[in-house]
Amino acid sequence: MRQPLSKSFAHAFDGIIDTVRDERNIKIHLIMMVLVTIFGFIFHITYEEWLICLLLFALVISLEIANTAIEAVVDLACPEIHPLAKKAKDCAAGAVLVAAFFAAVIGLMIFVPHVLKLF
Ligand SMILES: Nc1ncnc2c1ncn2[C@@H]1O[C@H](COP(=O)(O)OP(=O)(O)OP(=O)(O)O)[C@@H](O)[C@H]1O
Repeated sequence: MRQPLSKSFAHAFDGIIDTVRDERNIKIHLIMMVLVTIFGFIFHITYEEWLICLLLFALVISLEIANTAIEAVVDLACPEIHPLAKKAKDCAAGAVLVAAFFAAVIGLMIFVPHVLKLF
């Protein structure tokens, strides 16, 4: 039987809250998100720049939550040391790293010109 929509949202929020509570990396991403938002207001970035920032927030945060899900499934399916468990966790972590790296590069490409305008 299909569960009510409100329950689906409640489970999804549980996943977000668990990740924020248990994972150090997502706290770093959230701090970066708050800083980018503050600097976005300070430097009056454009509508298109806000869209890019929001897209990158969503990308990095969702990948971090998916990474947490993969870690949990791997720990459940394979509590012992196994090369495939390592591969799954390393690839999931690598996906977050790639997104975070390019988010940082794009963030610099957006904000550096605004900072340079001050001089
Ligand atoms: N069952 C396993 N078999 C082999 N290697 C593993 C296993 N579990 C973890 N590892 C290795 O240890 C690393 C860290 O795993 P861990 O479960 O501690 O993730 P984590 O420190 O929470 O990762 P993240 O920092 O991305 O949240 C993995 O990336 C992997 O290389």
